Amino acid sequence: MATIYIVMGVSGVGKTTLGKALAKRLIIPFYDADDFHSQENKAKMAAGIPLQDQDRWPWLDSIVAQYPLWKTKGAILACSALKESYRTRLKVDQLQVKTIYLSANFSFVAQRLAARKAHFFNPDLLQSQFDTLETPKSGIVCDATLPKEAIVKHIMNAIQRDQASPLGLIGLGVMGKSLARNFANHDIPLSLYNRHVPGMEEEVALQCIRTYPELKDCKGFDDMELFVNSLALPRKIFLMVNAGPAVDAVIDSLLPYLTEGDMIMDGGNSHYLDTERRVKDLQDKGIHFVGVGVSGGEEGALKGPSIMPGGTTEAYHQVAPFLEAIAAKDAQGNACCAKVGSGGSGHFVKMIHNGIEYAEMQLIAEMYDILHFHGKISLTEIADRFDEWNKGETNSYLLEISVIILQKTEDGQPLIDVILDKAQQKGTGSWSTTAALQIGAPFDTIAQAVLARIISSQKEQRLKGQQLYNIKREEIKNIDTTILQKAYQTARMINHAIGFETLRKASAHYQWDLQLSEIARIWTNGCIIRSKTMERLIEILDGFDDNILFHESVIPQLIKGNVALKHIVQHALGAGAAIPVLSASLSYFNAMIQGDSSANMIQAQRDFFGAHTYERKDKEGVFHTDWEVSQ
Ligand SMILES: NC(=O)C1=CN([C@@H]2O[C@H](COP(=O)(O)OP(=O)(O)OC[C@H]3O[C@@H](n4cnc5c(N)ncnc54)[C@H](OP(=O)(O)O)[C@@H]3O)[C@@H](O)[C@H]2O)C=CC1
Ligand SMILES: O=C(CO)[C@H](O)[C@H](O)COP(=O)(O)O
Repeated sequence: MATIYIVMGVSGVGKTTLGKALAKRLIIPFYDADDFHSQENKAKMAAGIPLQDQDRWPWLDSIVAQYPLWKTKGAILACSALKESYRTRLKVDQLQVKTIYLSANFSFVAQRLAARKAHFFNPDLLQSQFDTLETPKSGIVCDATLPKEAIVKHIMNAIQRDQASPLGLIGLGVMGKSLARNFANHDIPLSLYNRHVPGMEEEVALQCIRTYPELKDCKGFDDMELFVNSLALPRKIFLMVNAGPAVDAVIDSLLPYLTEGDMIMDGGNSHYLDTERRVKDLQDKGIHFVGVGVSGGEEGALKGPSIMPGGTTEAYHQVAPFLEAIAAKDAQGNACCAKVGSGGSGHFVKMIHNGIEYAEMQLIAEMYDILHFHGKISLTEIADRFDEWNKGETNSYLLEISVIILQKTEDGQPLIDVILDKAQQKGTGSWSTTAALQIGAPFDTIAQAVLARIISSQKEQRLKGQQLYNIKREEIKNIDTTILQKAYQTARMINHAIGFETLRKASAHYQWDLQLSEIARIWTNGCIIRSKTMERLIEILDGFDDNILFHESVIPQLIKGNVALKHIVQHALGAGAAIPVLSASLSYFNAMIQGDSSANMIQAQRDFFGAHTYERKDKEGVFHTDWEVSQ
């Protein structure tokens, strides 16, 4: 949007000279307000009769009437505009009208006027101007006593600072739109860009600004070059586009317009290895690239997400004020946003967050399975039970939304009953499984949650299996929901242990120096896996460099909890329930608390068929046995 700049101040302060010089620099037209006076006003002034307010209002209105002609290019208007009320009269909602106040004291202006109008100068008239002057409280102010070029330079810098957006955001889908509103609600005016697809995606950014009143100070673009040029240097650009090729495509279209020191933040769920690659590629071009994990869904993005940036400390310091402003706040009021580590660690941490999320969701689904399909308990009763659980140590955002889901009806019928039982996924769950396995981190619960979604999606095969076997689910009578809740909480604790253990291993593997307690803290609000357990983990993980299962406060809980978990797993599996995450959590726990395992059998088999060798318990070294030769 073009701007009309009113160069204002007392007579003789230099409004016309500077206004013309500025207009030349900005390549916009110059207008002198005096040219818009009526004949009557001109006659009064010629006769030395001072103008009154009633003379001024029609004059100011006649200037505003010119704005439609000026709005495309913008304009410089030299106008004394001494009173706040005059300046208010010159402002309109639809246009940016800004003041540039030329400030100087009486003696400076008097001297200048005396020199300029050598033959006559009336100091009383100038004094009346100073008496009328109400110093503006906003806009650009500059010292009119400086040389002309210095004043123009000062004003040009101020205009540039004033106009440039501190932050740009690309991608106005579900998350981008909400994040933009969140930034704007925190007084961070943005430049917004969405791709232009003729006939399909046109003026998306402008439309978005028109839809949400809080975006009124934002600038919308379809044109990448204009978008980039609207940003303050060094530029900071937040991407909220789909992970994968879209991120590379957007980076490629940005690069021609970026300059050294600019920064791109990727807030989508990008793969951390893609992020590491982008960090390196862009580093060579002098551009900072920061992978920023964002969690909280649409509502979190709007009201305060949990934010997990990776990258250098220097880059983080540049963007921290923006990210911390919009992030959710923890119980102490601190932002749920912190630099989690270097390189691609932000997206790795977000990926593990999603892994934990997958297993947390699946555990609730398994509770629903046991209670509804085997316990024959009604949905409303399950909702009530979950609601009770949510008041205690099993409190979590996911449990809270599950209560609402179970209560939701459509045309009098529970909505959940008609939702097709094929779970979808966009990738972070399986990426996290692959990544965990690559660094040798046991990922039992999360891998099983991913597999459960895959099996669920094979609906046709499952129906075929049902028909071929015709084995009915067995009813479990009188389920003790206190034991069930204990089993659920135990499995949750084990799932969190698995997730954080993976982060611990990744931190060592990639040398990211992840602060696990701090990660737990930024996951206590704003994100999908926020819970009471997460709040407890801040303390558990503080200065504790080991598996959560081995923490002194967790051991007594799991000594009791594993009994409940065993009870539930035995009964539910025996009754024909598929409870992959409950059973995986128990298997992991069982395996982690036994010094002896059956892996000696695996080693022997490997050596038997492949001469892979083995180590021994009774002596040092590496051994191979010729297994079929009898001793
Ligand atoms: N939804 C959620 O709960 C969460 C999502 N995320 C992640 O955030 C990212 C965005 O998600 P979300 O907002 O839900 O997705 P949407 O599909 O709602 O929005 C995607 C945005 O990306 C743009 N886009 C897609 N492809 C391209 C391309 N090739 N070039 C330029 N722009 C492109 C789209 O533009 P157009 O409108 O023109 O198609 C749109 O603005 C994803 O990585 C997602 O995984 C992270 C946390 C939570
Ligand atoms: O990142 C998220 C929340 O933290 C998203 O909601 C996530 O994309 C959901 O993943 P999926 O579609 O695979 O279930």
